[in-house]
Amino acid sequence: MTKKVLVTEKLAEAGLSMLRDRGIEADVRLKMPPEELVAAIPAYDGLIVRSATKVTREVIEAGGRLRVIGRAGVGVDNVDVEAATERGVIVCNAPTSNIVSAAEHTMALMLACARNVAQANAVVHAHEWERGRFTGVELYEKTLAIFGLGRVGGLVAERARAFGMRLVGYDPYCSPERAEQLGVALFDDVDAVVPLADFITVHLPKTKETIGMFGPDQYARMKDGVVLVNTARGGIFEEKSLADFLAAGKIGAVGIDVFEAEPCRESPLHEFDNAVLTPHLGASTREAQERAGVQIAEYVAAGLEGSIVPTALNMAPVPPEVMDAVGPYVPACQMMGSMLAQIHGEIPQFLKLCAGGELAGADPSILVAGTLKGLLSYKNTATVTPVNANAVAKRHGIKVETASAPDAGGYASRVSIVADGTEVACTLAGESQAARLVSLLGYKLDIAPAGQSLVFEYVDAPGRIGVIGTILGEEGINITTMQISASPEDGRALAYVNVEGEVTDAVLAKLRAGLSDLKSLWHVRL
Ligand SMILES: NC(=O)C1=CN([C@@H]2O[C@H](COP(=O)(O)OP(=O)(O)OC[C@H]3O[C@@H](n4cnc5c(N)ncnc54)[C@H](O)[C@@H]3O)[C@@H](O)[C@H]2O)C=CC1
Ligand SMILES: O=C(O)C(=O)COP(=O)(O)O
Repeated sequence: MTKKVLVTEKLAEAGLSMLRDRGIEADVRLKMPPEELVAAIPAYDGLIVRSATKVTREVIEAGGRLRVIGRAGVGVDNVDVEAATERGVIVCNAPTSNIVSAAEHTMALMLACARNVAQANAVVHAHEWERGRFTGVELYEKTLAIFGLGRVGGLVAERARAFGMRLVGYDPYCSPERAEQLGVALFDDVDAVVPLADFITVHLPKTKETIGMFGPDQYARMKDGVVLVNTARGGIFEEKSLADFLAAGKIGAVGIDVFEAEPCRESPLHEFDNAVLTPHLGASTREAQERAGVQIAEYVAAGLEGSIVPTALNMAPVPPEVMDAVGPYVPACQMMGSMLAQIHGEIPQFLKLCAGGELAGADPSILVAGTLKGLLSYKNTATVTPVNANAVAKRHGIKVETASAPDAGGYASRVSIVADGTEVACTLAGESQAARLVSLLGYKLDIAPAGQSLVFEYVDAPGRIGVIGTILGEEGINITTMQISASPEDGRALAYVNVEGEVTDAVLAKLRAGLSDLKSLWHVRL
């Protein structure tokens, strides 16, 4: 089935073309009210947003087919990542796409505040000429405090250094080496940095810790006439008290790109000439949007195709060397999981996966996820992706154990899985790396399972296969390939029969009645 992606905000044409070139349908529906999004999402496998779309739990839970949410930019505070993780939905972003633009916009706001650009512009547009009122200050040799020394904060530091500013900063997760490289004197206390700065800029994510990080206490400690800039997220500077301190003249000017509530049509900041306000334009450049669109299209397509999503935020990306080693086995593990669900019949309490031969020692996490997906999806018990595999296993009470073995039973590599004592193993063969079943319930085999198979376990004796062939022939069911494996110790045999045609309950009953000493018969659909 063609995969479908819903795009709810303006995305670069190059990103949309990339999705379509990969056979993915991309529907652009802008400015959807929340209830329309909830109603539309069940038809989509992917969702691409920017900052204006609220991807709530309700949206995610309504998205039964949803596998990937792509954020064409950095901040994912508008996405309920926890709800997505619980549902096995990958959340990814384009974390480097717009950072230069955000840093440049920061500098633009800082300079606009320092030199009264916005106010002077308004006066000249009003056909007036005033100069004295607009005498500003230089950035040169002023102290800039940077809160958040990540990607954008780092780029701002580089640019501010070029203006000859002194840099101080606060970021408990920034190493002293990085701070030194950026030329930033690092402090471990917000309140220690605040009084030092002529300019303060924040480049923090919106989290419980950062919202309201600056309020009346911090404003009161600042230098008189300080300039504050926020291109990160609204609310990091508490807006109402910020207006009070602007009104009192304690704060000299503010450059604000992001607001507590967006779109922002009412803010206490509106009344101040020395508040330079832009409508969340930090990422709004042609270059950033081109990058964000192309990158997120690439990552969302990768997620829908089952490949690595390097910027996934709720699952560890699989390193290329691990993917090269174990990735080709993922479909085989999914197939074995499904087979186990059908043969074992119940959700197992204990699952053991052993990676053998060339796979020994490689991280088997994605193989476990593939197995659980096959196992649990067969009965529609759960949607499993690598994002939520562990959580789902836990929820179903499945204890998972993994092991490695240098021996792969004569094959270059092999994965064997045991679910509550029911065993299956596969290897991959040929250039196409197609799965071959090499062991089932302890019987040695070497067969490529087809879409539909019949698996017989019986007491070995002449004529059994003849009976199977006759009954299937009478019922118009074609045997495409088959293999028999005998177990000399207990005199039993297993026949794995790939078939074409309609295997009804009546056919199964006829086979059961016709085969004396039949132990088990399973109809496996993959
Ligand atoms: N206005 C706009 O259009 C744009 C806004 N942004 C926003 O800018 C912000 C920063 O983006 P990036 O630099 O790319 O993120 P980043 O993740 O590279 O950097 C964030 C930094 O904040 C630090 N941090 C996290 N919690 C902290 C805390 N409680 N106290 C102090 N430091 C803390 C982290 O250690 C990290 O170094 C984000 O909120 C992002 O959404 C980014 C791009 C465009
Ligand atoms: O990337 C970010 O974090 C931004 O804030 C940019 O937002 P936008 O994509 O312009 O809605």
